[in-house]
Amino acid sequence: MDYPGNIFVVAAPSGAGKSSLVKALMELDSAVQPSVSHTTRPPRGQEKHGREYFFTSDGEFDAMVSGEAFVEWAHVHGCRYGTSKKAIEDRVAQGADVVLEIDFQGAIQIRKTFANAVLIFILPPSWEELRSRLERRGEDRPDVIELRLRNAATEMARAGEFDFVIINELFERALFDLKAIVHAQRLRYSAQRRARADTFAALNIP
Ligand SMILES: Nc1ncnc2c1ncn2[C@@H]1O[C@H](COP(=O)(O)OP(=O)(O)OP(=O)(O)O)[C@@H](O)[C@H]1O
Ligand SMILES: Nc1nc2c(ncn2[C@@H]2O[C@H](COP(=O)(O)O)[C@@H](O)[C@H]2O)c(=O)[nH]1
Repeated sequence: MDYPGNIFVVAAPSGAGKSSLVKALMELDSAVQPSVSHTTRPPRGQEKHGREYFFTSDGEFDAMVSGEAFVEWAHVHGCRYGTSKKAIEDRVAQGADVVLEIDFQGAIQIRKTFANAVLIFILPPSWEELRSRLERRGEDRPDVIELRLRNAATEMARAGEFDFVIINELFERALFDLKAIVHAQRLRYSAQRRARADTFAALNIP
């Protein structure tokens, strides 16, 4: 599917820092809007329904799956997460840039529907640092942290399928890289549109 807005997909193992980076990007760049996912995971910390996620029951999630309300969904760390069509299609059709913070399974599904989506993978600088970020964040039980670290190896093995990989060691450096990717995609996209318009004009195609 081809839309005037850009779709950026940011994936990473839990704790690598993708939410922090995406939040910082959106504070600097109001043209990038978030896609708010649905999840069956219970809220943690200060999370609010409709802001970080739409927190749904298993039954509600099932109904959305059978009603084909999702553009992608997946089982992640023992819960279900999904991007609704509503969360992205209207916005990108109106020309907005939308950022999806989803896992690698969702990223691959998004690429199949939106061939122009830009897939970005965030890596931590080391295993020790990944563990210590999850522990310092202090929002998950120890068994949940262990599960997320076990899943991280499978997730990181898929990094090569993404368009860009950013190592989030120094936060400001990683944010600079993320901004550069967004900026480059906008330039690339507007250059493609200009070239298409010039070709149409040269061929007298209305
Ligand atoms: N470059 C960095 N250096 C040190 N700490 C960082 C860095 N980036 C993020 N953090 C911290 O690491 C923790 C995990 O970050 P964050 O919550 O953004 O990860 P995440 O990838 O979104 O995880 P999840 O998928 O579980 O939501 C947070 O406490 C955050 O402040
Ligand atoms: N495939 C999808 N994955 C998603 C979606 N929303 C979030 N996620 C991923 O789940 C894990 C865990 O998130 P957390 O908030 O519980 O820490 C993380 O990798 C997210 O990127 C989604 O809509 N689809």
